[in-house]
Amino acid sequence: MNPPTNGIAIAARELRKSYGDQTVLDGVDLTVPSGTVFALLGPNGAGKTTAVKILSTLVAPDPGSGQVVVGGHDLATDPQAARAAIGVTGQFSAVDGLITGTENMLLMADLHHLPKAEGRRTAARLLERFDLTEAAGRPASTYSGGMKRRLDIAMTLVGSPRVIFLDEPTTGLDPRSRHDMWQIVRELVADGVTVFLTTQYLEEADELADRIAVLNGGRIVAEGTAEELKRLVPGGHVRLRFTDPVGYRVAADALDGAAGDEEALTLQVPADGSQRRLREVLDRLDAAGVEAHELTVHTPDLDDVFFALTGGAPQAAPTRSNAATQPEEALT
Ligand SMILES: Nc1ncnc2c1ncn2[C@@H]1O[C@H](COP(=O)(O)OP(=O)(O)OP(=O)(O)O)[C@@H](O)[C@H]1O
Repeated sequence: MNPPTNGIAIAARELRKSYGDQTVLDGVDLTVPSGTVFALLGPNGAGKTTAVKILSTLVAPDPGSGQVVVGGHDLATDPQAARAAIGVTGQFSAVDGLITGTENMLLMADLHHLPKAEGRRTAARLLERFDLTEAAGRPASTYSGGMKRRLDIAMTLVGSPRVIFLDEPTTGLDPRSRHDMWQIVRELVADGVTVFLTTQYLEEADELADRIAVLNGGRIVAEGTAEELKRLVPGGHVRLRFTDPVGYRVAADALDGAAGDEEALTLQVPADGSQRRLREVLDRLDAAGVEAHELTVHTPDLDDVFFALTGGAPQAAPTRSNAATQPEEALT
């Protein structure tokens, strides 16, 4: 297995893919350094799975696309070698529910041409690692969603891939299983594996990813670390709640630029999270002789980024009327 060249595990230029009239990927550039976690974030239908399918050789890009190199191998000229370097799990699970966990693992070992004894050893080691030893003799159809995902990843690891694609690895999992999966990803990376994951969960990208790219309308609309992305949007504000309409109105007059919700008696004042800005807001309230019942400081999070860049909430319809301006260029 060739190591990725120049410390880059995945490099794709101008990825394009259309289905009929529908342009799914409209010139997407991706660069993922080896041994890092890269998260591709986007609303439903943004093209995340299509990108994974192309990068993992399951689907061919359109002829106008540029070069794609995965694990040091050009997909156009050496797809077999690329395939040997990668593992894919996710929405298209390889788990066969009719056979046991062990049998699924041994099938994988056969596919990778491991000698019988080595296959058995590898299967047992990975089942143990993913806490599946007890369930190993049961048909996989009896496993919980989290166990199936773990088995799927264990099966992928039989081939010792250096680059792993995880397509929405935690969709549908309960919080406990989601955290287990995050731990698995961290361990993979600690072993030097590169992880390319797609997700609709901003928290997941924030937790795991070294770099995040936001895919919307077939293009990468922003890319950077979670911190860099958060700096792109002015999501910070101070939220004030009042107990009576008079206090609410006095405060609304005193605080220019505050967005109000008269029914909830709340005001949202733009703020950058600094002490100075907070003092300014409080001074104005003092000067107006009004006191808020509750005050919370909100710093921008990836939700704000997502709203601003895609015009919709994660897991919501991709088109919403409150779309904000998109930045002209992605961070690099
Ligand atoms: N084989 C195909 N034939 C026709 N259209 C397709 C095909 N595969 C995907 N599409 C379309 O391409 C668009 C992007 O799909 P894709 O599955 O890549 O999105 P996604 O970002 O992974 O979405 P989700 O989060 O819902 O999985 C969708 O509108 C989908 O209907």
